[in-house]
Amino acid sequence: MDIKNKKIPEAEFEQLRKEVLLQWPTGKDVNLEEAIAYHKSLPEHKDFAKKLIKAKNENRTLIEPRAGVPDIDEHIKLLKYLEKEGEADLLPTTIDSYTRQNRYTEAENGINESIRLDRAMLNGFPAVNHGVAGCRKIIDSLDVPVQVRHGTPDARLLTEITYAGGFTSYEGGGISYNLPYCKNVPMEKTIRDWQYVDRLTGLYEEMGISINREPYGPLTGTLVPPFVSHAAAIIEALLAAEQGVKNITVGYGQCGNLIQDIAAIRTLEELTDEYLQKYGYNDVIVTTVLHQWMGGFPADEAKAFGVISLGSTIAALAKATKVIVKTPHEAVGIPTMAANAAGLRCTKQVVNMLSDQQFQNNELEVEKDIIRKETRCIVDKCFELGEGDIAVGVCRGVEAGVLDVPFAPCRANAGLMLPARDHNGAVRVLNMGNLPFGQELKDFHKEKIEERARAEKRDVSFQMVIDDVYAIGKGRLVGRPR
Ligand SMILES: CC[C@H]1O[C@@H](n2cnc3c(N)ncnc32)[C@H](O)[C@@H]1O
Repeated sequence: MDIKNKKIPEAEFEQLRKEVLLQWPTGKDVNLEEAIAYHKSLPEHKDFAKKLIKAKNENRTLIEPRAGVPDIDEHIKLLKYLEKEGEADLLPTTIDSYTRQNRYTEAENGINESIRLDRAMLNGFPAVNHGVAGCRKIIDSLDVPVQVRHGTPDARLLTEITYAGGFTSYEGGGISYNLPYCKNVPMEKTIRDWQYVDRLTGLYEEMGISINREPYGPLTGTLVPPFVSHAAAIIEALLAAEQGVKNITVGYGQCGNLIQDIAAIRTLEELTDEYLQKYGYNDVIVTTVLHQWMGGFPADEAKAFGVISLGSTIAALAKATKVIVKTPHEAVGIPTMAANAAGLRCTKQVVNMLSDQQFQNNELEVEKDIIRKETRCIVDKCFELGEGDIAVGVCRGVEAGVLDVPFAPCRANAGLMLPARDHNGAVRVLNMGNLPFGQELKDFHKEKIEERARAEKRDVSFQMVIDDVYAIGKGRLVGRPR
């Protein structure tokens, strides 16, 4: 499949839309002009993009949970509770796994089973099956903006229905919902399918409705160095901007070292702006989101609140526009309503206590400079491989191991680069794989890892990576030898 980083022509897009809306019966209820009118009827306080811009201007960090249950009324009850008892500034609708795989028949069965057994038999909200009317019931029942959160490689129909249904923010992208979520789907396919999502977003924008787009920041959520997730986020932002998207939230998954995480969020917004301006997209508003720890969680709830509090601290001190909140049930599975609200209140308390404080020091500036150099090296190499076309370039970059996501299940991912923590817990590169780093960056990472090895009186080895993967679940950050 030939891809290029070019806005999809109108006639071609209209033809594609006809095919997409036939993928499930609920697609027939989507009418673009009617949907635009519905959005225009919504009050401003339900506009996700506007609420993010206000928070950015006021230097505030908004809090948002993950949440989704199969029954519409139960989902509304859950989201109302999280808004009221959890003090959520923004609300999600987390989509179920069948819908993410376009398996709408199984999702339908899951809805029926949930009704028959009076309990959730899906792990999220099956928005395609509930259709436009079902989505609007949610939007009409709540008083804060709602975002679609999922992990869908081919999200075209889901986008059509949830946009028409009144959602004003949408997570995902052709890289971030492929490498961590797929085994065998070619990058070209997901890049193309997400150009559709972004073209539809651009169409709403051109008709006066600004819908926020959020590439999925954490990727595999396991020891992903900032330069890897930054490169993916920046490239997805560029691809979205080409299709007409004007409001983008770029994200990053907390890694655990305070300095590195704050440096990551600060440089993420700056570098995304830099590349958007560099390639001529001068009217895109960029905000940031920190995802609280995405790795293994302690089962003990008090310790889990410790991890949530650290993530809240990093989001607040980094002045992230938004933080995605974890719960004390993370180690066991989908949280109860009460646990989800408790994670939110814990986060709100920390964010409020730090909102008037600034964090600045020389170590932070050094770390920011390292991340800038690393990220530019990856993104620029992808442009070079694509001979100026970043859609082509990112596919070739993944294939060449230039953009290499640690522990990604996708066959296309090289999986040669190996991360490990340094003596202070910052994520560094133990094995460079095919990263196109210069000698200075290679030496920096080598020295940081060797410093840890000396402190732990052991050789640099793959065992460090294994120890780090299991550390947090054992209450540590750095996987020290026994
Ligand atoms: C990206 C993975 C994260 O999404 C969370 N998650 C997935 N589905 C749901 C769900 N339906 N409700 C609440 N949290 C959820 C999960 O607990 C994990 O923290």
